[in-house]
Order: sequence, then C-alpha cells, then structure tokens
Amino acid sequence: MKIAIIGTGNLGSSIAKGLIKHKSFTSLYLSDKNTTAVKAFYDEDYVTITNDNILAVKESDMVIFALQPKHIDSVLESVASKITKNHVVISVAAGVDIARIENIIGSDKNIIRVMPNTAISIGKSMTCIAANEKAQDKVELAQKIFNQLGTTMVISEDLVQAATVICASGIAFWMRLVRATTQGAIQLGFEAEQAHELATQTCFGAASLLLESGRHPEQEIDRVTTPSGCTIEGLNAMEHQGLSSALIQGIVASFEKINQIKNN
Ligand SMILES: NC(=O)C1=CN([C@@H]2O[C@H](COP(=O)(O)OP(=O)(O)OC[C@H]3O[C@@H](n4cnc5c(N)ncnc54)[C@H](O)[C@@H]3O)[C@@H](O)[C@H]2O)C=CC1
Ligand SMILES: O=C(O)[C@@H]1CCC=N1
Repeated sequence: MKIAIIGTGNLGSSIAKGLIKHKSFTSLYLSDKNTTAVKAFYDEDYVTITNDNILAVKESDMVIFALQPKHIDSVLESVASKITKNHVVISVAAGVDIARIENIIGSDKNIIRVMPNTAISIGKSMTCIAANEKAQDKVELAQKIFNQLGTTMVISEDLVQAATVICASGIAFWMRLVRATTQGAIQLGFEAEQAHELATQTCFGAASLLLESGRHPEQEIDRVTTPSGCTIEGLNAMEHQGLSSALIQGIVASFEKINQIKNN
C-alpha cells in the first residue's frame, strides 16, 4: 500500500512513526509546510519527505489528511483534482464531518473518518473508524492498517464526535489523572521519579485488569475495598469532591466544544 500523510504535526508524525515501526507500506510520502517533526525519518527506506502535497497525493493509494480543521478545506481544495475514485482518503481532522469533505472532493470518492489518539506512535491507539457510502468496502483496509497501530472500532459517523472526546482527548484526561496521583504520592513521601512510576504502572495494571478479565470496574473496586478500610475512605472522599461528576462534566464540555468546531 502506497500511503501519504499530509500534515505531519503531532498526530501525523505519530501515525508516521507507527507506520514506519510496523513497516505498513510499500512507500510513504510525508508532506508538510514544515517538516521538522518528521526530520528523524529522512533516512528511512521508502519514506519521502516533501512540501509538495500534490506529489504526495499522486504517489499514493491512501492519503491521510492530518491537518487542523481550519486548514483542511483549503488543502483538500488544492489537491481535489488529483484525487481519483481509487484513492482512499482518510481524515483525522477533529470535528470535520464526511459531508464537509464530500462537498470539496465529491461523494464519489472513498472517504473515511478515522479518529486515533497519540498512543498510535507506540502502537496502542484506540482508533474509531467511519466511512462514507462509497468507501464501505474500504473499511476493512483501513482497519487492517490501523489495527497494526492499536485497536480499532468501526462506528457510525454520528458517534465520531463523541469518540474523539473519549479516545483522542481522553489521552489528556487520563494523563491529568496520572499526574494528580503522582502529586499525591510525592506528598506522601516518594521522590518524583518513583511517584511517577508508581502512578503509571498502577494505571497500566488497572486498565490491563479490565481488558484481560472483562470485568466491570465496580467488580474490581469491590475486590480492593476492605470494609472500613483505607480504599473506600479515599474513594468516598474523592466522590464527595465530585470526582465522577467532574469527569463526566469535562467530557460533556469537550463534546459541546467539538460540536462548535463542526458547525464553524
Ligand atoms: N493531537 C491529537 O491527539 C489528535 C488530533 N486530531 C486531529 O488531527 C488534526 C491534526 O492535529 P495535530 O497533529 O495535533 O495538529 P498540528 O498542528 O500539530 O499538525 C498539523 C500540521 O499540518 C501542517 N500544515 C498546515 N497547513 C498545511 C498545508 N497547507 N500543507 C501541508 N501541511 C500543512 C502544519 O505545518 C502542521 O505540521 C487536527 O484536526 C486534530 O483535531 C485527532 C485526534 C487526536
Ligand atoms: O483538542 C483537540 O481539539 C484535538 C481533537 C482531539 C485531540 N486533539
């Protein structure tokens, strides 16, 4: 598969890193106005770094547009005439729906909205995928590529905004929880480095327990909370401060914001 990524900032370069690590292409064009973030890939085999978006489109079967919502329309307009019915066009732009892309390049093109997160750079992204009508038979192909970079879920397009909040923004939400745990550990006497390792590994263990056991979080919580013990004391204090409520309100605020982006 000949792949191009147009826009190699935070997410585009993370996708590139993952694709290169898994050798998921026959050729890879990385196109950006500013190629600083992908400098490290100059010497990689079958990777071309360029400022020429049109060349990148012409030299690929699959084009991944990893641009800010404010830039994607003009870039799509500038390459539209070079996008054929055989291309698979993938957009990761948050808030930009398939209809907006179809309006620019045509509904007769294969268009897939893919929403990964930055863990894609280490092959651990939770990536949601939704396709337009024309691209229904290309979904499997997109899944094949992105399954090498983590886990994928095919969803209907009306859930992509919500998936963006939970999975893409979600990385930042979980990071903040880890940081707060680290701060708590330092207050209790650990060195910063130790505190960070304790928080991170415990977070990893909690997620792994859920994934591997298939159990509900409350079942795992029941196993930890000794009656009259310290865990329930801590949990209840957190809930009195609104932990669950704060998370849910944050998720909803994030969702409202992304819907504003969509409407602009
Ligand atoms: N950062 C994240 O965790 C996630 C971001 N997204 C979405 O992915 C998109 C990209 O986000 P980031 O990578 O964080 O943004 P970014 O700003 O880091 O990267 C965008 C890149 O596009 C380039 N660019 C701008 N105009 C261009 C043009 N005319 N031709 C070629 N390249 C051009 C910029 O130089 C920049 O390197 C956004 O729409 C964002 O909403 C989606 C999921 C997760
Ligand atoms: O914050 C943002 O708007 C983008 C979309 C999800 C992650 N980053």
